[in-house]
Amino acid sequence: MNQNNLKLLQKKFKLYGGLGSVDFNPNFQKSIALVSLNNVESKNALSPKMMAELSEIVDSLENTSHDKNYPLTALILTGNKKTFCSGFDLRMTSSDNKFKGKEFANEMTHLMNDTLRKFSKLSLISIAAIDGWAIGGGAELITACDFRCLSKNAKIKFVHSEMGVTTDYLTIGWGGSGRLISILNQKEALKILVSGKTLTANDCLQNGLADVVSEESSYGSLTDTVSINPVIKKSLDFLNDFIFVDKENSIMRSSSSIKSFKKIISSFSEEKPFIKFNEIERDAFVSLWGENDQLMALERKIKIKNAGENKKY
Ligand SMILES: C[C@@H](C(=O)O)C(=O)SCCNC(=O)CCNC(=O)[C@H](O)C(C)(C)COP(=O)(O)OP(=O)(O)OC[C@H]1O[C@@H](n2cnc3c(N)ncnc32)[C@H](O)[C@@H]1OP(=O)(O)O
Repeated sequence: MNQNNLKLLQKKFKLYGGLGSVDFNPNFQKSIALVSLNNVESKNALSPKMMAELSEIVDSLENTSHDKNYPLTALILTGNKKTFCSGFDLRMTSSDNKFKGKEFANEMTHLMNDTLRKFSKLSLISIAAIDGWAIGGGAELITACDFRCLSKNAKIKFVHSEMGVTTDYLTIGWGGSGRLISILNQKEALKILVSGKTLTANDCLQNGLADVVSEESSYGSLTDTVSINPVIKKSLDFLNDFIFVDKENSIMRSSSSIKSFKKIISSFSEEKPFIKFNEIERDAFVSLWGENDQLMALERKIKIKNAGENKKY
């Protein structure tokens, strides 16, 4: 997507609004930034406003992170309050019908594909610190990171093919299937995507989706000190093994060498076929979004979740 179209889309998504925020702390630890998703009432679902914010953060890192003098070498992506992310903020679909329409689906899949493709190619080592749920788009987000640290209570679910009954709901919209194949393999990705199975930390350690597991889960919010937030602490330990030559004496590896390796390795994924693949994925997503099957599944989900109470999404 060219820069003008991207800026227009970011502006539009800010106007679409919604709750929550994506917060960027470049001074989280020496050389390590923290990006946190904050929309606690909806398990850190991404509202359009949050998608625009994430896109802007990634955009600015894309412009700066490759510079050898830029002080950051790594980044932790996490969710606030004991959960990672529950994908698109479904409350938007009950506030305005346009969010059930194909035009919005098309915009969202373009914006999120662009954001997460750039994110995965940043000249920074990235790790997702995952406590609680990473579901739907939230599961897709974790595939954009180089590594994943899960708490023992983490649950990963590519919910896309399953909405309680047999009807199709939607397909992957944030570029997650291609990245899942790159992390695992075609056979494993197919099983995970079609079954929509909830993966535990143990499942993910076995299949390779998790790189490290924290035996404890987070106790509180990100305002807690790192020492009492075990998933972030474990992610930091994992990163520090890469970044430091000598941790005890705080001697870091050369940041230009880290950046250069990241650049070489992320350019190995053949860019053109991947872009073509993204195109196929986006078309499939838009063709299913807003169709009867999806709308029925959404209704069903709301009914099941509400059990006769007020609408949840
Ligand atoms: C774009 C597309 C894509 O993947 O490409 C998508 O992402 S589509 C979105 C795909 N995501 C989903 O289908 C996830 C839907 N959510 C769930 O299945 C569940 O909420 C779990 C995430 C498994 C958590 O279950 P648990 O029983 O622990 O909590 P809960 O269901 O009471 O959820 C706590 C509160 O968060 C809200 N909540 C949860 N997920 C939400 C979402 N995606 N959008 C808006 N609100 C959401 C619930 O309605 C509830 O609100 P109240 O406290 O007011 O009752």
